[in-house]
Amino acid sequence: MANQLNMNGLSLNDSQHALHQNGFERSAYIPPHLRGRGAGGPPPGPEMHAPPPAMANGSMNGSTGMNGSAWANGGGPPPRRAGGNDSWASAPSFNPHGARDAPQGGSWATPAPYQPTGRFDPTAYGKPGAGTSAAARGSGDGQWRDGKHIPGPANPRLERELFGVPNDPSKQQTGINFEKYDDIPVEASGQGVPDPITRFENPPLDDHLLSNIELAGYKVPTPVQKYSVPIVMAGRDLMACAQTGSGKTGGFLFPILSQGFINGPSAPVAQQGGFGRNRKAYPTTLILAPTRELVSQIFDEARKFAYRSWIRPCVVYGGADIGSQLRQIERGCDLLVATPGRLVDLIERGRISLANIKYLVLDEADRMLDMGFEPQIRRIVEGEDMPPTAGRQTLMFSATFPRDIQMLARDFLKDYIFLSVGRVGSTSENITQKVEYVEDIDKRSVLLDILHTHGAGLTLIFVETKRMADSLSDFLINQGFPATSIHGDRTQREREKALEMFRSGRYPILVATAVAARGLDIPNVTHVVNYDLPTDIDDYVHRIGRTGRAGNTGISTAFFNRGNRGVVRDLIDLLKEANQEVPSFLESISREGSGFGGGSRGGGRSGGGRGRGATATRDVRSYGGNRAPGGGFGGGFGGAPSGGYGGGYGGPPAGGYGGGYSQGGYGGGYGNPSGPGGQSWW
Ligand SMILES: Nc1ncnc2c1ncn2[C@@H]1O[C@H](COP(=O)(O)OP(=O)(O)OP(=O)(O)O)[C@@H](O)[C@H]1O
Repeated sequence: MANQLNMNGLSLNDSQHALHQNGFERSAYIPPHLRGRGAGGPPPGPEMHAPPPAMANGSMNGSTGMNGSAWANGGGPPPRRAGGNDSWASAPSFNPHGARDAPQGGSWATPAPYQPTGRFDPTAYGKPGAGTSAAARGSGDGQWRDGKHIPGPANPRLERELFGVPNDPSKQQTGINFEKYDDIPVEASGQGVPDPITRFENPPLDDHLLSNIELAGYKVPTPVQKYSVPIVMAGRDLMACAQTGSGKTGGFLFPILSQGFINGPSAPVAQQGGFGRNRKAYPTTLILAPTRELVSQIFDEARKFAYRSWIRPCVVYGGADIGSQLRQIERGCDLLVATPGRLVDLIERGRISLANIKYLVLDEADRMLDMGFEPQIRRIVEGEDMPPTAGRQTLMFSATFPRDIQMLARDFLKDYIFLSVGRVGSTSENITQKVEYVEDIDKRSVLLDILHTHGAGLTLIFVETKRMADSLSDFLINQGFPATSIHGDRTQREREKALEMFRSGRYPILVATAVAARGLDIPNVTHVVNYDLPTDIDDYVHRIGRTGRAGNTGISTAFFNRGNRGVVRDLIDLLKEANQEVPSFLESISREGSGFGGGSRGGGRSGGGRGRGATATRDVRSYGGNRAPGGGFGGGFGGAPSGGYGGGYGGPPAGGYGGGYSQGGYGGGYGNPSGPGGQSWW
């Protein structure tokens, strides 16, 4: 489809939709309401050779067709590992939940090398039944037996717990603007981008997954899902950026689970040790996310879509009893959702091996870097026994992708497709954004006014520090408001309790630090208040994204004063882009001078080079700027170490980023400089 549109010479923005920049093809989706407004530019270039998905018996790529199967290698034999004894074909009975009866030696499924023909064969996802033939126990009581997926029996109690009842207020219902997601321009760059799907259907998706999607009440895929499903099922790596609340979790879970249901468990790799009970787990999928709350949420989603299947999801995170997590893993662990710190701990204890990983997902990867997790992530991905990039599929998802994360992608991903739904880092138009000028001293009373007038629904209030979270929630409670708080100094139990109380509406006001900014999907959050604005616009994007999810509408109010000058330009840009009102005081403050003082914490992030200027608005590979060491992406986005805004944003789109990006890190005074083990301010 994208191709056909291009052939009509339509373009929203020539620079964004130019094909073959630096050898990259771009597939540009143009929303229906914008079609026909030809920009008059030249036709954007050669066709992309992507046949429609309904290709019968098509071979994607002849003998080297893309075999997207990673759960099992449905195609030819995988490469032998050095010193390995067993080949794929000779793998004896396989238990996907661990090492118990595993063979010595062995091999892992490696997708056939990608050939950039651009052809997409929906029949090449893998051969149903190609997985190993042994029976396998599964979480949802399903089994993989004799090359077939045998779903377990329905469990009405579990079904209610996972999927809720019709119109269940504890589950996110789609809102009136759900269809409007289709109006958001989509851009997919990289080589051989497969055509998007338009419906949840078989092919390409597996019937069992479809039945779980139906139970979840999803009718049509969101744009990120439309694209990510065929991309991932074709065996490709992916960096996907889509607005908050637009279904990124399904974007990675659907294709991964579907492949698993179609292909069954993959062969195990060599197991260490030999005698006695091997209690090490060998998950096939690893999903890393920054916070405990987020991994729990992803785990719940995985349980939903893996319901009754052979795939058993598990979750591990710090701050919770490790014993129960270990017992959970021992019962079988095919899909593991983890925070990086706890995962390293379990690897060190010898309880998890990554040797069998076929899918690696980094959700909110930019936040994980902010939190100082890069050493742990690099260790997990590069320093343990995880297959190299060629032996696994790697997916990164976020609503924002600062440039340093795209740099990390160079190390972790291979020949990946960069997908952006809307501009990278943009906000959903489902959120009505208000900015009010409020001096610090007046914030409490303005907040009370807002809370008195705010109607039904949950209100999430963001502050910058843990101390402020406590003092503001105490203040609200003293004023008679049912408030609670969540921040990094509260115990895991307290955090979970606070979220539960908020979610259930018993305490409809939650005062939070940035710990709650990312990913949390809580139905009926109708208002987000940025009592303290963050110093980085990406954080603002994620915070307000706790409302206006799944096509619902929401309101965001930000308290702004001169202490927030550091984000004024980014904020104005963001508001304009999302068709929001820009108050005149913002414009005048932005004109007051360009040497912004940064934010409230010693210059905040602007000093470290991760302000808006560091947010790549699209695939950095397609910029003209070179990526050679010492060259790179500067153009002035870094800013002076003292916290100034630097010389402005990036370089001209066509000209690349010029020189000047220092490798001087991304944090500045932001985040958790001492690493995840140290003290964080949130
Ligand atoms: N195809 C769909 N149809 C209906 N609802 C959907 C669909 N896909 C996802 N949702 C719902 O939309 C909500 C938001 O999805 P999700 O949490 O995956 O968003 P996200 O893009 O990851 O957001 P964030 O950037 O904040 O992490 C969830 O409640 C999810 O159940």
